[in-house]
Amino acid sequence: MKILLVINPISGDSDKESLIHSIKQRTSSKIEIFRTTGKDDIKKIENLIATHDFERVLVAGGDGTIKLVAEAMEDQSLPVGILPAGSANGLAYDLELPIEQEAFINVALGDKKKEIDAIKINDQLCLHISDLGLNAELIREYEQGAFRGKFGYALQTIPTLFNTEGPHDFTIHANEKNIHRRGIMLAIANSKKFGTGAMVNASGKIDDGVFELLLFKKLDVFEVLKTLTKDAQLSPEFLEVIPTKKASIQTLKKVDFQIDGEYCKALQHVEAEILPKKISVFVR
Ligand SMILES: Nc1ncnc2c1ncn2[C@@H]1O[C@H](COP(=O)(O)OP(=O)(O)OP(=O)(O)O)[C@@H](O)[C@H]1O
Repeated sequence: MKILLVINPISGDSDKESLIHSIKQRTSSKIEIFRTTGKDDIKKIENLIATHDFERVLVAGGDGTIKLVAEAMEDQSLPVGILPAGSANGLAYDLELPIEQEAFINVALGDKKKEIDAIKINDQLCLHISDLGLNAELIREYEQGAFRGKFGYALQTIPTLFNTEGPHDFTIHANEKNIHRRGIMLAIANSKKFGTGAMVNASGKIDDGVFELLLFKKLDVFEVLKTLTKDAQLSPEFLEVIPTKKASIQTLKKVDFQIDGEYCKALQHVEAEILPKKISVFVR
């Protein structure tokens, strides 16, 4: 049997060649390596999967790389071994994968699997968290900036906070109700935590057939600091949580939008629907 290893050469700041070397030392399976280029990767991975007999796919990158592999497997699903090698690795964090290289390779090459949900958002897949507003603004600035990795995000945070375009007006249709809300950000969450580790959706489960809409009403430094603690009880004045399987969101003006850390252009309308147990990932 063969393994497909998808590597994003530019993600994070880890040494991918030493990673490849370690993987080869730990398996006797034949490994086909695909290095992403940032252009037509989904189509190329889709073709590779259709023309080979792979037993699993390993992904070395961040959430954006896992997302594009998931999209390439819409017709033919293989179990995914995550090798956290991005700037933030939100999904790996949420699945409590080990952070040490040797340990996460063992998990990715192991047998224990878990089926996780995905969210279909407009015409894309979201495995981790998507949002409209402040965080998407930050990601837009980061992608245009000169520095990648955690330092790049840190560098963009202050100017983004000062120049933010919010608050925004959201009309949400979910659970057979229409509600109007004003906030700095509306997240669509499959996961409990942001890639930074911030716990914003403590009751969310990645395999329960439900996602959460998280409405952040205002910027509150004290509440933001609480998200860094383990069992953060966030004030309803700061965060409103709406669990649902399907939602339609309309904004008054165009709002910056991101899915799994990938900036998508600003828009006014989002349709989201849960896809229960969409992909299978190796866990410890
Ligand atoms: N060779 C490449 N050159 C430029 N961009 C690439 C390349 N390969 C993949 N990409 C882009 O990298 C993005 C995915 O990066 P990913 O989120 O996995 O890593 P990351 O380190 O978390 O990224 P970021 O630094 O943007 O947060 C996708 O937008 C993809 O198109």
